[in-house]
Amino acid sequence: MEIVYLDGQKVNIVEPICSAIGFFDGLHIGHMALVNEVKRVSEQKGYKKALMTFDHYPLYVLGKIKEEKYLTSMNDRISLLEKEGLDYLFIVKFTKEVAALSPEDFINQYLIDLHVKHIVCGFDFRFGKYNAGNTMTLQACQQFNVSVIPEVLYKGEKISSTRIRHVLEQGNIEEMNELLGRKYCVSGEVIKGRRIGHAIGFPTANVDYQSYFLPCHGVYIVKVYVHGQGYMGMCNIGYNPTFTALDKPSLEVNILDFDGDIYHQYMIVEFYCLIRKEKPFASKEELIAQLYEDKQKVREYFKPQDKCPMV
Ligand SMILES: Cc1cc2nc3c(=O)[nH]c(=O)nc-3n(C[C@H](O)[C@H](O)[C@H](O)COP(=O)(O)O)c2cc1C
Ligand SMILES: Nc1ncnc2c1ncn2[C@@H]1O[C@H](COP(=O)(O)OP(=O)(O)O)[C@@H](O)[C@H]1O
Repeated sequence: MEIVYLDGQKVNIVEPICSAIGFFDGLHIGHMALVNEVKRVSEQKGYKKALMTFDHYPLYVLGKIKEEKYLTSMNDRISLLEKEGLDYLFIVKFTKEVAALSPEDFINQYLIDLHVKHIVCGFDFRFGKYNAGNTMTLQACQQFNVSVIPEVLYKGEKISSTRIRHVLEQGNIEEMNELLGRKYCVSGEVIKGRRIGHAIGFPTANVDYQSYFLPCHGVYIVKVYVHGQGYMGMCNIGYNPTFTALDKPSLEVNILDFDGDIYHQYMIVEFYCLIRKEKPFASKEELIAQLYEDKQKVREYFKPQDKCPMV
């Protein structure tokens, strides 16, 4: 998959393209319906398969929200889309100038100039200054065809990034994983902490989670991947209130059956289930006793189940 940053410069692509367009934070099963339509149309018409996304939230660029928090980092989006076999990922450098483009100017500069012959978008897609462009604006263009994907439902309700954030705030990882159609992950570099982990016999790899929107504070059963090797782990997200509380929550994993130095390595944390809330313990001995119990839960979770006898 070729990654093409669109920053207003001319791009020299001459092949006809079918592209999905949207922000695609989370790449949930609703988003995947758009990706599947891109594949279907491209195979039928012989177009190149593409997806167009943006490097920043429009509301952040316009100063209407102070912090950027994403369900998926750009790296996550790139690697997930790579697996889908797309030919191009267009990343629009979203600036105040791009936000100020009229829907017609956006179409001319970003779609027609790229030889997009078919656009795939969600039923509620809006774009251009004042969000004035919608699916009908796209459908009115002669230069390309448009597939509008209806809302994808889960348990009778529309799947959206907002709903997914709410599910994460509840720590409902099982539902999160169903909405994503894959395991929910956070990844980043392993950074230094306060070295308390080693001192209490439970070293923890602290992840630099940057702009991720995190699940609620608590203890989770996870798997981690370092250099492609997977391990069971227990993850804590929170302020470590048993000690002097941190001023920013940490995301840290005690990796089972592992002993090695992984500072500055890239680690993927794959979430399975919340086991309890983080809490202050009266002593470090009480915390340690709880950590042994948490570890046991992780082992039980991943223990191969006895096969059910055939009935
Ligand atoms: C599975 C797990 C559960 C944890 N639960 C709690 C908790 O309930 N309360 C708490 O104060 N700290 C909890 N911690 C955090 C420890 O206090 C923390 O790992 C320790 O301070 C090490 O931090 P360091 O990486 O900065 O050395 C937990 C850590 C792990 C790995
Ligand atoms: N089983 C393990 N789980 C997590 N990290 C481990 C483990 N064994 C060794 N380490 C290493 O130890 C570091 C964590 O030790 P810790 O004392 O908690 O230090 P810090 O406070 O800097 O995170 C990790 O970043 C990793 O490099």
